[in-house]
Amino acid sequence: MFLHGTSKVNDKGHLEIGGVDTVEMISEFGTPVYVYDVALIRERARGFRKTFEKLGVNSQVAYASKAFSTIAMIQLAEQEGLSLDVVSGGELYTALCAKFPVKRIHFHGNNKSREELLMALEYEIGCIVVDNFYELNLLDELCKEKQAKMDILLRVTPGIEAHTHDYILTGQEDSKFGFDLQNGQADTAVKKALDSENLNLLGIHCHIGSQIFETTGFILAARKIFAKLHEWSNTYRFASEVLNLGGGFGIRYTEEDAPIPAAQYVEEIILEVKEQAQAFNMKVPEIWIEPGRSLVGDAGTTLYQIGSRKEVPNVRNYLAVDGGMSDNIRPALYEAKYEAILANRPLDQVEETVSIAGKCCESGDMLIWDLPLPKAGQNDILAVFCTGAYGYSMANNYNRIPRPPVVFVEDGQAQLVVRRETFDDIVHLDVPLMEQIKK
Ligand SMILES: Cc1ncc(COP(=O)(O)O)c(C=O)c1O
Ligand SMILES: N[C@@H](CCCC[NH3+])C(=O)O
Repeated sequence: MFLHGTSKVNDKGHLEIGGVDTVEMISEFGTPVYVYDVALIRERARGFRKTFEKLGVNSQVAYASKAFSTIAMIQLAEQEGLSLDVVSGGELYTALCAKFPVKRIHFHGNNKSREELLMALEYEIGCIVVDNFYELNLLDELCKEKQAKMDILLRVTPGIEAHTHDYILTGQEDSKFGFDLQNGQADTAVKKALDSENLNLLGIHCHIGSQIFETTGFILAARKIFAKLHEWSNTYRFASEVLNLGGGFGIRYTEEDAPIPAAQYVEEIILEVKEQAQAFNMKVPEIWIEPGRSLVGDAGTTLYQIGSRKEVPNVRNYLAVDGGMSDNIRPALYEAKYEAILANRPLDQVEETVSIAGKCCESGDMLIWDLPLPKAGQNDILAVFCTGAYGYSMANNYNRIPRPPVVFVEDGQAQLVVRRETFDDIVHLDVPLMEQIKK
């Protein structure tokens, strides 16, 4: 069976996570519900940090909060000594509500608004990762207006096609993100940043994509960046204090996925950076990384109640659950694959192959195709594994379905960290028609 972290089958023959019986848990929290194995998140965070410590490199491991941004998760990131990557005013606001140390917040995004940049300046966050010339000019202007100085990184696109789904590729030349490293844009951006009295160019950032299984892309990116750093140290006397190589480390969603261990990604990246620095006779910069999925992905499990069943003779059997693309859009968006079991009787014999449908009014709302399961029905709970990254954070109210709650489990304790949305929550932003336009 495909179990992660503290997940196991307990004496009652139920799936247990973090010492909490998932079947008992749903009588308190209902379904669907996202359950997070806190010990596993801690283990992943410590794994990244320890690897840097072992190799004696100054570093920041910034949790990419887009993967799962809630106050409790950000507090957990803080407890584990992580830094934080945010990409919008909303994510920054969540971090501020969590009282995350502002100097360890890095602000990303390819179209930050004036208001978002002002917010970053007002709260004096650690740094802004500048993505384009529009932002470079705007930030310079705002800093001048506010008489503030801001540390920045410049995001570059190194022209690398990592092997992953097209929609989650970001390092290739034809990308909406970053300054192109090859065509002179990055050179101009470095010059402009260095010329600005309001900006302090700390270093360079690049992120080549997500759910990547090899280190080749990261290594190629580091090499291309070092060649440029060497050039810029000659032409502009610029020495990059920081090199941020982004996130994107792949995880094991199904038995077929074979990512390398997180520590190995980091070790290989560090060794390459050290080698490049030595080759160009440069100081080894601080190395920053931004894992999202690899910190929280396999720590998340979604529990659903099974409902209707439809049999299409000689074609397939559908089992529908009480959630779907509203709480996990990844299968519909990226054809993402997941594994699942029955939480209430995980050890029962497999009897059939079924396809798991969501409840949204959309044929594409399928969570898993062709899943081997015991014969299941209305009294069963389906546990879908590895939903911790980009599940809750990409959840939506399609068909006005309320978003599920989030529960953290650790050492036998379950804590609600996001409550279930209610129908009232769903309509509370609606404004009824004005009297005069009522017919
Ligand atoms: C700039 C940046 N950093 C970090 C991440 C986190 O990626 P992942 O969740 O794959 O680690 C992303 C998302 O792809 C990103 O765009
Ligand atoms: N949301 C994507 C990853 C994109 C990450 C953000 N750049 C996923 O679920 O895989």
